[in-house]
Amino acid sequence: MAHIDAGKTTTTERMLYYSGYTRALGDVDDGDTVTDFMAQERERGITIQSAAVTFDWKQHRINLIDTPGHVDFTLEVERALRVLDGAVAVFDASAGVEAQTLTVWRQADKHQVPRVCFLNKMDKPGASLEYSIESIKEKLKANPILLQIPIGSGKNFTGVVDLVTKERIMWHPGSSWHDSGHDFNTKALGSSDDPELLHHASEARGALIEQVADLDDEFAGLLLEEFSEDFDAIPPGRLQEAVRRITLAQKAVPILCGSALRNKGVQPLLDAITAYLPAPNERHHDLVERMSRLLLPFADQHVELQSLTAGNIAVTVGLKQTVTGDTIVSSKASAVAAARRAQEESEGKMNPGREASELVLAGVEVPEPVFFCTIEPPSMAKQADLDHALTCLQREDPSLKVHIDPDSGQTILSGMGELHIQIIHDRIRREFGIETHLGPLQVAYRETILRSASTTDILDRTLGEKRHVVTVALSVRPLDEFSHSASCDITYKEDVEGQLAADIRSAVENGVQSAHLQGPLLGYPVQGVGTIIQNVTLEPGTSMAMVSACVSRCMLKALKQAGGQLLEPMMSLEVTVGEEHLSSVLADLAQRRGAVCDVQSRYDNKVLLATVPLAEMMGYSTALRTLTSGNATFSLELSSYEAMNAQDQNALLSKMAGLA
Ligand SMILES: Nc1nc2c(ncn2[C@@H]2O[C@H](COP(=O)(O)OP(=O)(O)OP(=O)(O)O)[C@@H](O)[C@H]2O)c(=O)[nH]1
Repeated sequence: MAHIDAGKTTTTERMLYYSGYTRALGDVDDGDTVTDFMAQERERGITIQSAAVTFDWKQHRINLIDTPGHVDFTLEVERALRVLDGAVAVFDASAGVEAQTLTVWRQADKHQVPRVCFLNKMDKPGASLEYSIESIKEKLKANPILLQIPIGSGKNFTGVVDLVTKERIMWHPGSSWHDSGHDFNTKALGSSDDPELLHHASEARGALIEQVADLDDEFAGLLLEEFSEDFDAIPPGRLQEAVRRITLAQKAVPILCGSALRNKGVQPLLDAITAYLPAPNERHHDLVERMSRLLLPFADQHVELQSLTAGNIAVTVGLKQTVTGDTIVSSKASAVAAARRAQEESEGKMNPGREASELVLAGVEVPEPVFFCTIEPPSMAKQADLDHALTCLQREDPSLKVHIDPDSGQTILSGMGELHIQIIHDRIRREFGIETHLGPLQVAYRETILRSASTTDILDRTLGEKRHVVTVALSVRPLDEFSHSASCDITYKEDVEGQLAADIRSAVENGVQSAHLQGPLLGYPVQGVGTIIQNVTLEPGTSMAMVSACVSRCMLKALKQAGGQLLEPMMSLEVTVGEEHLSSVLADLAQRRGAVCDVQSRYDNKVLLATVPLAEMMGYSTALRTLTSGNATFSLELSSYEAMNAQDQNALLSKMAGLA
């Protein structure tokens, strides 16, 4: 996996050749590689479809999928990563991490695929190991562990030093560029080698050993016990085992380098694949749920069952992927059949556009969480335990949402209300044994606009050797009603839609959507805004990511011009209270900016219906208990988002800015 043109196909071609699968080296530029077999691939010199090949390397069978690097074929990469056990990320060592590398890296993160990195094109004059490693750290937020250093640079790149084995691996120095690279020399580093290289290698090896010890307790123990006198004496096999553990646990990624085109470095890469990436039985794809037991519940007592027939309620144990709201079926085919049946049955009755499969497997409707707060573990060491606890709780309770604040890095809990969040807090303590600290409860505001505004933006950026130029003109207008959903309303001016290719339209819509996530006032989601795309032009070669970025920036400008308006969640409140306490409850509500809609009688009690801003309802259960000596109950649910008046909005803005 890699950005376009990093050299995946060229590297694959070398692997097939060195493993004996092919007799001749194919060349992307000549259009005769094994894996780019489509006519368009051969003509354009790019990979479009993932191609699978199988070959053997030193008693290992390797099944390889060569994936496309162009952003348009991202789905192909996703498809491949879903089933792969490990990945080789190929980089152009003169460019480091490129835009699409980020995307595929995230995809591999999502599917938890262990990786090794291959810094290719070390023969290019601008190739830089240091630069590439820095960009892997910074842009991918990965933890690179350098296993090789290059010997020579640019045209004089002739081989690598293997830092694990302390060996020098050279591909026929002096022989022609066109040597197939089949044969190479491996020799232990020794005093006859260039002193500068020796020095550099020993420093890099020291750093490697330290890094591995930091990440792997077993290795650290070994160093401190058996090799405390001389870390460097650690046997390569032990170092390799530790690197393998770290790679499989995805704590770090081994880095190797070479030049596929110049036939250097590919055999050690194959060795690294067999040494560090997992065997299929070491990966858990978890595509099939397995139920270990079936139980008949009677409150908290259970009787074990062998099978279950329609109409019964049972409890099952051992599901790994399932969350509350999922429907479990015996196979994909039966899910599809059920969806079809449901569609036939409800033909004409269901909402147009709504997928039938959604109906069958609809799950539970999750209300929007309106409260959020930060949650912190007692110490950083407990963060992983807390993450685990929150994952478990979320599976059970879809109305609990957890995300990481991208600015502060803090974990944020969102829930239905104060009690909900308190119960979660309490369960984390009782069931998971973690004492957490909750930040103050905050209200999930929204943003919208007051006026229409039009704006244009131009993005002109050169990345590597490519220039990306996009011009966008758009306008925003307030929608009549602040629609409840946060989904965006996007239209195109007359014939603009027809002129734009589908991929550009989808990039434009992505840009609009991403601008909706964080409004210009306080960074809350934007709603009730209609966007009209007036014009989009781009120069050939401009990536879709740049189109999205430009649209999103232009949107932000337009939203600012259009005058921001904060929306606050208004809640429907229902209080049931004895008549004698009604007046004090009403008086209290008036102080909370509440508006009473109705007061009804129910037996001896009064039922008070009101709308009230959520922001005023913090601690209401305690207040109500005090007011009524415990003789009242209430329920609170989201009714709508309403515009705040100028005074309240200004007060909130200055409070958020830390002025109040
Ligand atoms: N200088 C140099 N060029 C290389 C090297 N490896 C590949 N190339 C060249 O880089 C270009 C792209 O190589 P590919 O192997 O098609 O790259 P890719 O990653 O498979 O490309 P896509 O699949 O289309 O994303 C070709 O012109 C190769 O000849 C290398 O090690 N050094």
